[in-house]
Amino acid sequence: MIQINELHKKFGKNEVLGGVDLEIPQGGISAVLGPNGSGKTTLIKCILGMVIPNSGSIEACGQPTKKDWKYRQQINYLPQIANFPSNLKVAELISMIQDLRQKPSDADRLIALFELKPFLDKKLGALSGGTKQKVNIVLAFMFDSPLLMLDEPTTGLDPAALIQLKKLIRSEKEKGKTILITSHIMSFVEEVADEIVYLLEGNIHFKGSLEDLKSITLGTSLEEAITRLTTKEQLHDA
Ligand SMILES: Nc1ncnc2c1ncn2[C@@H]1O[C@H](COP(=O)(O)OP(=O)(O)OP(=O)(O)O)[C@@H](O)[C@H]1O
Repeated sequence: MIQINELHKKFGKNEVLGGVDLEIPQGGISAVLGPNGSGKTTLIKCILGMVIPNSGSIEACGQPTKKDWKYRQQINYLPQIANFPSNLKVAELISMIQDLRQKPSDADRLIALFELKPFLDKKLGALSGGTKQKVNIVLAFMFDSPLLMLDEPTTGLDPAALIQLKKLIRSEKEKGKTILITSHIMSFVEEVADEIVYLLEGNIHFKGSLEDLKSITLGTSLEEAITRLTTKEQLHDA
């Protein structure tokens, strides 16, 4: 579903991706983890064509991303920070995105799921952080696309909304979708992810199942395993 070879990205002198090779197979949930600033969002934006790499190649949904932007129609994206005009009303934003995508949309079901009906007539600028995130989740899930990329999807969500999000992610997986998630919430990752990709210092430091990660690091939880993975000596001791 995604094939990345020798991907390099620098911002000025800051080398963020230093030759990343990564293959994400079709179907299932991969979590891209790593410390703050390790390049998770940059990697996702490279796949989306929102950040132009210095070198390397990316194929997504069977197409090289360099040649043609049309592959993006097969991707649903939840950005870490969505910047929509604050004077736009929720209903206006949803219908604007529906008009732009020109695809059948599942918005009504998602609006009900996240109890957003009372907010449809409210301006985005007047919403709480968590409610804004629920709107962004509706936008990210309302079209039927084979690849979903979710950058910090749990940000600001209350427990009830978090349960709905997890259900939604699992039901998309059951439909055979490929889902790429970044998150710092290890309990969430542990519950939903099939595969862990750990980015450190511009490269993939680990890729494999949660069980493999725990057995390599002797970590009993994902949180502990990730902490040990970051401390190289402990990994060698393990
Ligand atoms: N447009 C940009 N211009 C300059 N530097 C950038 C730009 N975007 C990202 N960076 C830098 O690239 C590095 C990686 O940022 P990125 O947002 O990809 O990290 P991240 O792993 O997603 O971090 P976090 O966990 O904090 O969200 C950081 O040092 C950041 O400052």
